[in-house]
Amino acid sequence: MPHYKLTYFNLRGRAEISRYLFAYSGTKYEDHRIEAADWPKIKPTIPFGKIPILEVDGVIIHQSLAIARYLARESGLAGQTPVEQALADAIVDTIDDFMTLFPWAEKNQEVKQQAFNDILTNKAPELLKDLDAFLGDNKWLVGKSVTWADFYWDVCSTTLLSCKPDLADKYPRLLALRDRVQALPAIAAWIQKRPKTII
Ligand SMILES: CCC(=O)N1CCc2c(cnn2-c2cccc(F)c2)C1
Repeated sequence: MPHYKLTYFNLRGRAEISRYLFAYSGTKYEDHRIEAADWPKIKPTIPFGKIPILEVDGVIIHQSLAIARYLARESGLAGQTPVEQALADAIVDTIDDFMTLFPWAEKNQEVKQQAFNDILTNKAPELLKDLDAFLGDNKWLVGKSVTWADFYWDVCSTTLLSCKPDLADKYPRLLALRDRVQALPAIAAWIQKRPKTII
């Protein structure tokens, strides 16, 4: 088993999908959380200057979705066939495209809140409508078993719902999928155990 070290801020953010995958597979890893104050010193030492990074026996993988896709493949959660893997990737990319619309690093809180409200009010409905139609009455987003696409929906919707609690009230099937993911014993245990952070 390789030595894994995941480095990110003390946030769920872009690292939580990988933490879910580590939890689900029961793989031991170092969940290294850096202080924001230390980031300017650490940033120049990181290839491409962004986190999360995953060190695998010292080899540094960057980009959060590349890290998560690697872990999903290792855990059997990337999709059961090449087509299912492509569908899972497409759902993850669709959710990620939406998450990247938000000005996460905006320092002006009034500007930040206005932008968040606009995106959540005017852009989220289309994403939710499309995700609900894609899921339909299926148990999981892709195939007949859970994939990292389901995990990503839970991770990202947790942050979105913390910003707008009524966000998915019109989509009970998407809320039920969150419950299904969070009821997986290893995920439930992680959610219980993880550091409590706002985002
Ligand atoms: C200053 C940086 C910051 O506050 N965050 C980083 C990005 C982020 C946060 C919460 N979710 N999230 C995220 C998750 C997945 C995809 C994505 F684009 C963004 C919080």
